[in-house]
Amino acid sequence: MEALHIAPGRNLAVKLVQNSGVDCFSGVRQVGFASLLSGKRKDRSFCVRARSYKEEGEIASRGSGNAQDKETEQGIFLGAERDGTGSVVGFHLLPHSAISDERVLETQEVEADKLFEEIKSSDTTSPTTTYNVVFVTSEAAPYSKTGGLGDVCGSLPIALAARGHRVMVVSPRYLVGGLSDKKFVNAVDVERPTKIHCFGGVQEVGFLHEYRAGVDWVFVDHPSYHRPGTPYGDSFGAFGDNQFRFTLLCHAACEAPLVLPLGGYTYGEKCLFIANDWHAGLVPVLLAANYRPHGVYKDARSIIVIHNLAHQGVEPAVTYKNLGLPPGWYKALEWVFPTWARTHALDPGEAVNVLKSAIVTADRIVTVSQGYSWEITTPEGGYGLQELLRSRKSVLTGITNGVDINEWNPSTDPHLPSFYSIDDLSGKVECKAALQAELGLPIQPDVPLIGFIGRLDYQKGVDILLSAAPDLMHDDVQLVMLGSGEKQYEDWMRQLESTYKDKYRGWVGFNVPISHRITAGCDILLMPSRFEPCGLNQLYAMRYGTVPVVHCTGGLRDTVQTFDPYAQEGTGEGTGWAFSPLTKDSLLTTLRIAVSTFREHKTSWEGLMKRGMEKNMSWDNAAVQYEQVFDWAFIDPPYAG
Ligand SMILES: Nc1ncnc2c1ncn2[C@@H]1O[C@H](COP(=O)(O)OP(=O)(O)O[C@H]2O[C@H](CO)[C@@H](O)[C@H](O)[C@H]2O)[C@@H](O)[C@H]1O
Repeated sequence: MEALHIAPGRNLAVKLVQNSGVDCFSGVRQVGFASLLSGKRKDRSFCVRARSYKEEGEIASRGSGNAQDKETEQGIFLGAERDGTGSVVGFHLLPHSAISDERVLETQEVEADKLFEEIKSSDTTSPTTTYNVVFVTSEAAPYSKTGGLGDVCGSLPIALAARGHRVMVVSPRYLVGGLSDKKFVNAVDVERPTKIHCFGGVQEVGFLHEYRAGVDWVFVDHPSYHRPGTPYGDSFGAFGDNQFRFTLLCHAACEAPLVLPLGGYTYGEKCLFIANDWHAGLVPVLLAANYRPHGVYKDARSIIVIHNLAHQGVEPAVTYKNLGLPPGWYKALEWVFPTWARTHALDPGEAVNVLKSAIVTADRIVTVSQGYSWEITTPEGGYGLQELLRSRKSVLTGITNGVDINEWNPSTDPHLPSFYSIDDLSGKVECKAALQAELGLPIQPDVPLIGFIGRLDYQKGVDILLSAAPDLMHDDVQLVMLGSGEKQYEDWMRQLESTYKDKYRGWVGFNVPISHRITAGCDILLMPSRFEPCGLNQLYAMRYGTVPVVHCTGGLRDTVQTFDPYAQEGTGEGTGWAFSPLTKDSLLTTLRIAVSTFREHKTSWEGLMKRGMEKNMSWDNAAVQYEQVFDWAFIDPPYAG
């Protein structure tokens, strides 16, 4: 039997496969289509484009810095990083997860309750029908978050619950052996251990439960969720047994409404599953293949929400027998790689594709913006699934994500040194000065401060930004980047910082407080994403009066309107700039237009800021649109195969 290529400490997958007597395959990592389409042909097994692999709060080690840390009023630890001669060469934030988890969690809990109460008491018409809704997700903030999926699955359920639906969120209980494990401290064991048949054996999972902000948060417990790293991997890369871990999650989520007496009652069979991204993609097919033929979940429906089509959960075809599905359902997952993407001449290119199975078997499909719902039906944005998606266009809807308006509120944000609002922007000036001071940049109110926050990968167009940076550094601007991801980009950021000490700061790591302070303290937020299903940072930026400059794609195109100074009888309209094509030159040209508007047209700039801040981005809007999709899902009979 061929050995699995996995890092030390990942014995579980090996054992499982060995025990099952199933053929092994070389590498069980998630296959990402982004890299295939980017023209970088790699060994499929190791062509990984999962989310950031960095630990929350990871800090770039940058030489022999001796950080002097101090706690600010907001409880944020920060210090200048100095070289051997004592010169400031960077800034250094202690891991947020190591020092302020409890405080942040408390704040988030209060905010979640506020969101629930606010939506409940808002005068938006209540839904005519309420549903039992079961979210299935690999991450849900504040319990787990590596990106926008966590934000959405931490907020949308609360908004739906506030509108009268009974809502459960099923996600793994990740224990990493650090302080962040405390996030699960209020979750109580429901004492309903459940056996799951998959990967050639029987696995027992437990369920923990916390009722918070009107939502039943259910955490699936299994040893494979207990290890250091992010939900998807660690410094060695993606975990080798991710397919196993998320197969377990899907099976457990299908059992949860039947077996968990939450608040005394189970959710029962008539419920609506909302499966998010490929990690939850087996849910619709499990309902159709394992339950409905036995008369269970006849009245249930499922929706697959696509947050990012580039990640599809593709594995060698041999994996099929591990998924706990009857043999007759292979076709739903069948996936054949195009000839050019095969590893050698005899490779038949046969694989299983979990997201594809969800697109085939779910009752409705939602993507996170209207623009993206069209893009995924084109060869450029469809990542090989465009024809299938076109064939299901009648059940495909785009709904733009909302913003948790309590967590992202510049007049109450506990991470900020000063508060501000649309009526009094003076606090924003203070936030900028404080950010410049924290970063060790010259405190210059008139110099535009440009920010970038996000995963350092192909999707986010970091390479374009980094290649434009040296040109940009000739201008009188400052640039700060916060992100983690591919090492080449992290190194590139460090290099830029050492070259342009007075103008550039690159923060390698995942840090929520600093992301809030960059959003508030910058004048411009740059998002040169190659594709962007929705994008949340541009929404946060507009709420904070920070003007977005974005590549005109997907959700960015839908949410950022390019400034037109002549509209509205000369008072202007628009909330930022959406540029195209995505090249270094067009990025620089647009950025320079934005910078000259900032410098020379103060009134226009204030108009841009205020129009962004006025936008209604609440989750309540999105929740109402989701309800419409729920109604539609229940009009048609469920998928039966
Ligand atoms: N280094 C860092 N430190 C702290 N915070 C960081 C960070 N890097 C990123 N974040 C945070 O993570 C979130 C990222 O959200 P995005 O929507 O921009 O992208 P993502 O690609 O993860 O999500 C996918 O799903 C979401 C949700 O549907 C879609 O909006 C999006 O287009 C799609 O790619 C934001 O809250 C951001 O502030």
